[in-house]
Amino acid sequence: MPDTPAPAPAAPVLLGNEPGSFPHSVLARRHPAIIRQVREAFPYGPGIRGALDALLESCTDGVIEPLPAGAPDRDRWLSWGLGSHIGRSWFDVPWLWSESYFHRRLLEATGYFAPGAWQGVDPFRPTKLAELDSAETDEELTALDGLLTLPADEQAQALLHGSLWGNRADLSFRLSAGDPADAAPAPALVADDSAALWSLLPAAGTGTLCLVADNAGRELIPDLLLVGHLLSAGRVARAVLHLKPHPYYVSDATTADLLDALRRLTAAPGAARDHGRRLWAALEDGTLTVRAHPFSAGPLPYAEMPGDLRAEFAGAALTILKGDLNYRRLVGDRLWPPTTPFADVTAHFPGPVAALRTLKSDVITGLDAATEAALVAAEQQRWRTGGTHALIQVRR
Ligand SMILES: O=P(O)(O)OC[C@H]1O[C@](O)(CO)[C@@H](O)[C@@H]1O
Repeated sequence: MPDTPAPAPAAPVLLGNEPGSFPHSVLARRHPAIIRQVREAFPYGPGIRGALDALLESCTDGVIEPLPAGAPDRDRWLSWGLGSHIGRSWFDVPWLWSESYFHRRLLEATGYFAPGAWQGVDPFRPTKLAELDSAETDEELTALDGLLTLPADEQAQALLHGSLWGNRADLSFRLSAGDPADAAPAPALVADDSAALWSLLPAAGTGTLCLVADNAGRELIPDLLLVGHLLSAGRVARAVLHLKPHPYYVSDATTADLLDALRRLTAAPGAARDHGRRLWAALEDGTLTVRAHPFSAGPLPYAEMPGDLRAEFAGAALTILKGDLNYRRLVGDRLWPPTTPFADVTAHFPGPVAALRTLKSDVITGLDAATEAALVAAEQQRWRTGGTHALIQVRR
């Protein structure tokens, strides 16, 4: 008999086929709303409008269809399971897969991948730029001046929280979230391993930080500020920023969004401009590098990441995964009992890993029983999806 008990069986993978569930509402309501938003973003001609209408029909009442024969990433999607999903309802395959393929098909419909006038045009750029140019962004950048007088540790903690709460409201989330007045009055951390996080990033650190970014705009800016601070404070010697290779999940950050964010920072007054200039220089001298790995916009959990990405994360002193979707991919997009240890479900990850996430889907692990009970008592199950709670979880 073995000394250690067999691991608990994996929890069920989330599907979107249960009416009334959060995943079902995303497929049935949020995706059509995203198509409507894209239709209005640009004066697309009849061909693209027709393709968007066809996608709307397919994703609500139809089945998953193959990619066109000439699609540059057709083989990749086949290796990610497309072959076994063709002909099935979008609601009956893993929710993670279904959402990811929806965003791939949406770009296809706008002509993003095919040679032609619309190739490479991000349909979400107008909303991303509006957010970047907003008064809220001005306020957040101005607040940086006030950080300068704080002791280094407090600055670091403030920048960590800026990055964490920057994930609160991605642009797709806003399409279906209720009125902000309905939100819980006191956003709260449901798990806080920040001490463990800082212990992995000691002063005079010689290692590399990987930060796997999530949304552009008001999330990417605080992510950049955190990375820049960790570099200039000497907690890491190098940093690698993982972005998406193409627009994804409405507001996910691409290289173009990084450049917009850097321009915003360097054009700002005060401390923001200094941060921007240091980040610019770090990119130029190679202490900060950028990746846009295809797997970053893939439909699979991180347990199935390819070898090159695995090797990269294995070599990092710490990998920070930002946001709800990265969390779902990290722990497998399964309905785990909330007290399932975070270390168990992330044991597959090749190096130390931290999740910085506001809660926007049913998936959760690593809670203590008292915290779960308090959340349920106060909000039933709404705390899981409302975006008003957050977590910092770390596995060394
Ligand atoms: O930008 P984030 O934090 O990854 O959140 C995106 C979120 O959008 C949803 O997929 C729904 O569309 C969430 O469940 C999801 O994880």
